[in-house]
Amino acid sequence: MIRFEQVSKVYSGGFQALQKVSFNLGKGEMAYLTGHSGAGKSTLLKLISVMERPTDGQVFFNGQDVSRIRRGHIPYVRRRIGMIFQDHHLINGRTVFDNVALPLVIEGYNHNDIRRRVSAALDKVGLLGKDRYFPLMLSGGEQQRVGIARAIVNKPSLLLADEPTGNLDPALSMEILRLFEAFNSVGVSVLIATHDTGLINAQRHRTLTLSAGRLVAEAEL
Ligand SMILES: Nc1ncnc2c1ncn2[C@@H]1O[C@H](COP(=O)(O)OP(=O)(O)OP(=O)(O)O)[C@@H](O)[C@H]1O
Repeated sequence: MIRFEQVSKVYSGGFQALQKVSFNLGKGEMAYLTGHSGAGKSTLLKLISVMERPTDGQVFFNGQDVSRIRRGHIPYVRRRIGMIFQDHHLINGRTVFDNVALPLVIEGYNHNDIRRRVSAALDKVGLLGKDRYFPLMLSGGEQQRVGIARAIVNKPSLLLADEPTGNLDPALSMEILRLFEAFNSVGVSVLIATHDTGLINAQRHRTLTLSAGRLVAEAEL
């Protein structure tokens, strides 16, 4: 599903964020990506979603080298990836329904399909009755679940999460992890960048560790 071949990233200011990183994440696999602050976790995720391009090496997504694709093809790659962020990037002036519907509206789905898919997504994250709420009326854990519903609403084959539990207490973090595991159990590949050692130690998953831009260790915990 994802294959990195000797990937390096140097930002325009000259900072080397990744150095010769190689790994595979198979279809239907779930893994953590960990490492100190500044180790390159977000950069690695951004190379998969083509928000950044590598300076050297190749990034394959479903067999396609996405590191060199034309700008016009980027939306086709992103459509197959659900992205989840620490601060969830919700639009506070729009309802939960509208936030989750956004990727479908952008893709031009009709009204009935949008209603059906948004309801299914909210059901999966346990927020079915809250579609008319606004994000700020919800708890932090609920807001993160809205972010997850939006990420899965168009049935991506890959979920990328960047510190998805960064603002949550341990119990809520476990709930979020369980959601990722539920999506993974139906075949979705999942890569979660996290500092949260509590989370990593609580559930056994493959762990990729970055240190100063290098992949240093891989452990089956
Ligand atoms: N757009 C950019 N331009 C220049 N340098 C950048 C840019 N984005 C990130 N960096 C630098 O690259 C390094 C790696 O950043 P990255 O965000 O990938 O790390 P991280 O492991 O996700 O860190 P954190 O856990 O703190 O989010 C950092 O030193 C950062 O300052």
